[in-house]
Amino acid sequence: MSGITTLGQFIIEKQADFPYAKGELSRLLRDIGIASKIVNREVNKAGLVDILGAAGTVNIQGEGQQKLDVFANTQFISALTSGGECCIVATEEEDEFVPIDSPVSKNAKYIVCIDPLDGSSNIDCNVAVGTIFSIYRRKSTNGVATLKDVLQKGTEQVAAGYVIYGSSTMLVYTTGKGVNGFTLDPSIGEFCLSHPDMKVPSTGNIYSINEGNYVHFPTGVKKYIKYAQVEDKETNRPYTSRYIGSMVGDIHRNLIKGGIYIYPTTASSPNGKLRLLYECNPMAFIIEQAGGIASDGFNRILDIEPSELHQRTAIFIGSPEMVKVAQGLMAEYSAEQNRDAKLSETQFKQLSVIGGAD
Ligand SMILES: O=P(O)(O)OC[C@H]1O[C@](O)(COP(=O)(O)O)[C@@H](O)[C@@H]1O
Ligand SMILES: [Mg+2]
Ligand SMILES: [Mg+2]
Repeated sequence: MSGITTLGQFIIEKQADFPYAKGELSRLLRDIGIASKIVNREVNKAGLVDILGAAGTVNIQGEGQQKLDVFANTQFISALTSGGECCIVATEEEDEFVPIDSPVSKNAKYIVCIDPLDGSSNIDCNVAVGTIFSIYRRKSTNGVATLKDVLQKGTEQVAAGYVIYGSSTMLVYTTGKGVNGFTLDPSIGEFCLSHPDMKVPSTGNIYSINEGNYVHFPTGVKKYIKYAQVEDKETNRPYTSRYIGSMVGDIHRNLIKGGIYIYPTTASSPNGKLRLLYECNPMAFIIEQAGGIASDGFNRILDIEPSELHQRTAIFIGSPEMVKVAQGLMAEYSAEQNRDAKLSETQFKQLSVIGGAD
């Protein structure tokens, strides 16, 4: 087979990098690859089968589940169950973590955190959607794995990746030794190495943020948007705005072209919208491995200590030079913003004393 390297071949090849490896992680990545091909098949013919629209159910995030959210969730859980290398699945679409109860999985050492279908708001209008996954080794050594095994910092990830179901379908992943991208060749049903050793450009001219929430953004983010829109040839500004509304799609584009994706805290999402365990940690691991930066505006995403399964965080991720500028503005204006918040609080209290608060 001249010239092509399939995902399966590549994984086995790279297994040599881990002298103690027995193939469990390779098989787990294989299982994720299989489930994503099944999801890809449904995404590709979405308009022809009963997979578009709402499922009529609501997940713990209070979001209406799309039929494809539920379908993808079922496919990944069943592939991970029959594969036998995973003892717990933590997924956006289940309130609690899912213990994988198959005879082989009980002693499995891996935990999978997954966003089965990312970009749900784009499913019905044929815009790129994705799957995001993160893999940890369980901490507890015997007995049934617990929530403690799931709530690990992003620095503990042994692998992370995403699948983008776009004009072509790609799987991009890292095991901490660089980032590689594979394109699905439907004619042979195999993911084939198409983007070896991916590196995010140190800077770029794309910024991705939902400006519709502008009024609710922290001052530092408002200042960054203004910074991006200023005319300055030397720094390649004004930048161009690109926002797909699928985290996988926006970050994949910026990984290839250079750029920054920001989903900050807003009035309606004071802790941010995106989930730490199965959206931000895996994307942060990939982007850092590709030479980029990922923070919550102040701290490294991978250093955040998780305390809840569906915990949210703000995220600033992408080309290092662009994220550094955004972080600088967040630091500069957060003090001012806190002072203003305090001030209006004091004023409010004073007003309520003299009866003028309403
Ligand atoms: O519509 P908004 O508020 O801009 O949010 C879009 C963001 O929400 C998400 O759709 C959340 O992910 P899910 O679709 O998996 O819930 C991201 O993919 C996307 O970047
Ligand atoms: Mg998502
Ligand atoms: Mg999702």
